[in-house]
Amino acid sequence: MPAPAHIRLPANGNASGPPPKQKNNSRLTKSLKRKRGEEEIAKLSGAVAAFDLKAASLFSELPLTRQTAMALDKSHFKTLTDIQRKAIPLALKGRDVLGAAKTGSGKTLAFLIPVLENLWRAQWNTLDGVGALIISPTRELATQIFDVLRKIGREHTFSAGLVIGGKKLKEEQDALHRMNIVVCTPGRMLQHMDQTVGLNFENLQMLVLDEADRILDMGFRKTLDALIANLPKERQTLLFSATQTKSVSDLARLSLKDPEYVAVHETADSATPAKLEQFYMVVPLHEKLDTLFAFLRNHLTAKIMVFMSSCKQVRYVYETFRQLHIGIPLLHLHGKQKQTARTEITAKFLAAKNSCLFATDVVARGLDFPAVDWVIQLDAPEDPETYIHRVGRTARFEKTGRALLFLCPSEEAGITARLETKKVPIVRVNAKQSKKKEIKTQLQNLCFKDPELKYLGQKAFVSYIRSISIQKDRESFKLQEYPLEEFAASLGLPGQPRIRGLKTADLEKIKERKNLPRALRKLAEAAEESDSSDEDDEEGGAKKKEEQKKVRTKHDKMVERTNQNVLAGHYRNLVADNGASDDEADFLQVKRTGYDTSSEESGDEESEEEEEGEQKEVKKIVAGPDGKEILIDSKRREKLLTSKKKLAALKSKGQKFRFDEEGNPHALYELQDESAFHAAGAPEVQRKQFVEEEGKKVKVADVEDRELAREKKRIKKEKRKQREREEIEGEVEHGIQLHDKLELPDWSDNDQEESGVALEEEKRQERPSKKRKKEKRKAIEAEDEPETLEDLEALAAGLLE
Ligand SMILES: Nc1ncnc2c1ncn2[C@@H]1O[C@H](COP(=O)(O)OP(=O)(O)OP(=O)(O)O)[C@@H](O)[C@H]1O
Repeated sequence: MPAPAHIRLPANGNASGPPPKQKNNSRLTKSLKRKRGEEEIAKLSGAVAAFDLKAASLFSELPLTRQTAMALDKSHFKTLTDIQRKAIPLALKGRDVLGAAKTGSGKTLAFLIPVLENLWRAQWNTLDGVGALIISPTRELATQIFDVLRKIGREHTFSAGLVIGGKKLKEEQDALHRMNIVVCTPGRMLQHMDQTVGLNFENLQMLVLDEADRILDMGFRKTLDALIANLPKERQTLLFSATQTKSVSDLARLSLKDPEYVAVHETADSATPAKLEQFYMVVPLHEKLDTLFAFLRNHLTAKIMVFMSSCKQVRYVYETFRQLHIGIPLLHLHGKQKQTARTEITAKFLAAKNSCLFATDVVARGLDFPAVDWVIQLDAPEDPETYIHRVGRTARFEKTGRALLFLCPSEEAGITARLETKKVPIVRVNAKQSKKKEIKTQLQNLCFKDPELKYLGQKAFVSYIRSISIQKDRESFKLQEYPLEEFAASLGLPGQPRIRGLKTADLEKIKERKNLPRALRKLAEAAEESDSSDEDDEEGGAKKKEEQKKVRTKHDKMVERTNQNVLAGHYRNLVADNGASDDEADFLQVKRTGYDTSSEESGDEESEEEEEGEQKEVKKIVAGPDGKEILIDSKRREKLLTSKKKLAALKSKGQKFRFDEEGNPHALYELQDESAFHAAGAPEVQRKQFVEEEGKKVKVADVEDRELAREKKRIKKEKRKQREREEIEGEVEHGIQLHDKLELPDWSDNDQEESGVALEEEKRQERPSKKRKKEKRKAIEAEDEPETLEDLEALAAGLLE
């Protein structure tokens, strides 16, 4: 069950609800109560001040309020762990504490108990506002802390809230005004400080940073500094982590006052839990998935966490392995999922008995999943600290657990050496070859059937390469040592995706931007832009802007668009998640194959059409003219592919051959065998001979050609004459036919004659004008010569008509 974002912890030991209202609230009772309360506080404060720091080993021996003691008892917390024994008394006395202890050693209670106790002794109530701010690097961890707070604070009357984003800002804003204890992630809290009217922390008593080294690192630097600027300097600060920072500059940022460094396991043999068995395996990059698959197949009843370096890898492995039906329930978790999905998956894995969770480092720190048997690190961690936190998800609080790290051959020396210096006892093991199973072909089939999956695979490939390229540990992670072609093939991809922009990748900047809440991420980008132009003079600023504009090429646009549309439905949800921008697309992209690439290089007009087609989803894949796969994701492309003419333009031009007598093909210009050429005589002589022979051939051919031409001319003439003859005959026939066709009524002979003349006239009009003129002339000549004056007059009248 996800925790509500805002709770009011019930009062006075009444766990089932708020305390019953007193009907008879006389002044006397009130003052008596106040007096008793003051007495209780004074007594407890005295006990805390007098408390011997090394005295307690049980919670019951600590100077705690009745409420806290009762809740601890109900939660079956009896004995203090080392860190709790040392850190709680100091924190109760109001000291700043830097707490360092192994993973799963109970650090959460070490800061939550003092928070409740110190606020209670300060008689904190709703009107006092936020008294304690607890910051965690991830939403999941913040939620877990909040759950523990609900458990051990249930007898108190404080109002507590969870501020991690993933829900409407307004809801959180309303609740924030009533909160005494706030558990939050840095980005979201900063957003509230900027946007929630009337929110002030001037009364803040305690600031707690869980996973302090992570919150203080570069990724959160700007956000944390902005947060701290809003907090009063006079406060108590508690920092906890399994890998605590001792950096003076980091601590200076927090203005700690004489902090007490409590590092309970510093003198221990190992930095990791005693009951944790740790192994590593040297696996070539392109065999990692096969090995992981085989491992899971052999551990179907275990609870396993598999860490990878990017969201895209997590998604790709999850989506493909799911379809390979391994036989163990699979889950996946990464920072680009919606909050509801993240909460749901976390709850599922918490409750699962056997399951495999593919995850990024979003769950590497602090999360307390019960009974995890194995932690697998498919991708090597960026540093020993990350390794320690990842493996710390198993073997928690005196339980056993096992961890397996996959190392590429080029990573082995560097990483094992670094782990050794950090006191991590790790043993090399080898995978049983007999158990290995190659899944490349299956992945290829999946990618072939499903273009979205293939695209996801390409993105996973790019993300992995990017993660290697931005590693700080350049000795262990040498990009040139990885077999990229084979790796792409092992993911089932038809070829190695092209990658651009590796050199521009900046780890710190990426982390910093990633850690900002989505809304602020955009603001930060805009601010960065304006900052940089402020520094320049006007011309320089304009130039810079121009450059920034140029950086986003058509190709970039296309890939961005593809992110939204190529991954349809289910996959698009995974990618687009909450409108999150794809950070990686800023500096690394997959170069699509086939038609995509050519369209990217085409003119502006085409690009505009592409843009128009933005909302269209993937339709199908067809075989292109060269047998290449072509993805049809827009109407324009589909149209293009149905036009034979345009397709012909895409086709290769082909090759011309000459066929000999036997029907064997030869290239048009085939070179003669060199030795035979020399044997035939001097080249100049051969040339002359060749010219002579060819000249004779030309003459003969010329005579033949002329004869042919003459013959053609004759045939043509013959044909023309024949046509003319036929025409004349046809005209006569035509006239008869027309005449025959008429259905003549039984009129007088005269009439018949008239109609015959009329028809003749009609027929004439149909003839070509030249012919008609000729006939007219003939007709006039054929007329009888006028003999009389009447005849002459009649002729003239006829001519005038
Ligand atoms: N005194 C105690 N008695 C029994 N169980 C305890 C005690 N303190 C803590 N635990 C249990 O130990 C487990 C680990 O505690 P917690 O999550 O606080 O460890 P952590 O030191 O914060 O680990 P990480 O470094 O991974 O964040 C939890 O399940 C918690 O309930």
